[in-house]
Amino acid sequence: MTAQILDGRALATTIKGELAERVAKLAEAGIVPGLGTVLVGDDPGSRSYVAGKHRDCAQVGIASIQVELPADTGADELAARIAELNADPACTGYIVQLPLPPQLDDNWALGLVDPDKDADGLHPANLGNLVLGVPAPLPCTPKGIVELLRRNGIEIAGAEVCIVGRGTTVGRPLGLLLTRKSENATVTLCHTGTTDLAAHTRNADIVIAAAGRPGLVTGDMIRPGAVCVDVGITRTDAGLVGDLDPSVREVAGWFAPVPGGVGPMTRAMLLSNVVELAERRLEA
Ligand SMILES: Nc1nc(=O)c2c([nH]1)NC[C@@H]1CN(c3ccc(C(=O)N[C@@H](CCC(=O)O)C(=O)O)cc3)C=[N+]21
Repeated sequence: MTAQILDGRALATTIKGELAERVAKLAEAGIVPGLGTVLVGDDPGSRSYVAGKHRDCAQVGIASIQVELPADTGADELAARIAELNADPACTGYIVQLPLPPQLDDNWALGLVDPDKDADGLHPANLGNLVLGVPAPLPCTPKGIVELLRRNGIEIAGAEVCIVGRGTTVGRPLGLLLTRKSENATVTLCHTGTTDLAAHTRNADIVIAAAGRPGLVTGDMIRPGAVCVDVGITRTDAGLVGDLDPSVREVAGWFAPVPGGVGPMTRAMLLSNVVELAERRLEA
């Protein structure tokens, strides 16, 4: 068997078309959504992600506000720039690109973002809202994964889902999302301390690998026909490598690849969060 592809690029294009219509409606009411990005330092990977986000914005009709700071930026300077975005009426939502350089603490910076402008859904209050079941911006990658499964007709309710990875941006919030009543999956959250990873992945209808370890999950660890979603992205000389070994494709029923799977969906969900935050102004 060769897996059917979960095409995140194609779906992201469809979703961007839907968002462009919602942005046009907002424009009729005099509201132009604006996405801000804060990039500290000049990591080439981060720089290219941020550039991609602004290209997406242009396609959908969202305004861009780009803040770029040198790698040696101190805490006071970063806090001041974040306060400016919190106060800027043109900025509907924004993100602080992670990871920050070592002198700046990621969690400290996330806590400074106005929770009502939190396009990443990573402010502690919004992660708390996710635990409580209170509507709030959702973390982009978990939201994108659920959307990728849903819109390809994959049954989530009742599924046994094995998540590999407990990070704050993907694994942990994804577990919270999938176990809500509205998703109703049963989740096993595995990590580097899991004793017998293969026993858990083999038992799953859906395996989602987000550990950032190239080739961690191999075909012999997958139940034939299972849905396999790759989230890990590691840059090598040979290009981008995911957490799912190529042998998984021979066993899986569905396969979300790196690149072209979850990455483009993450970007689309960032836009979706910004549009949702702008629509709140319409209702207010
Ligand atoms: N505050 C914050 N929010 C984030 O959402 C965030 C972040 N920091 N820091 C870094 C990670 C990583 N991330 C990606 C988004 C899209 C692709 C993506 O579109 N990838 C393409 C390939 C792009 C390429 O070739 O590099 C794909 O998978 O097809 C990848 C990675 C968002 N992140």
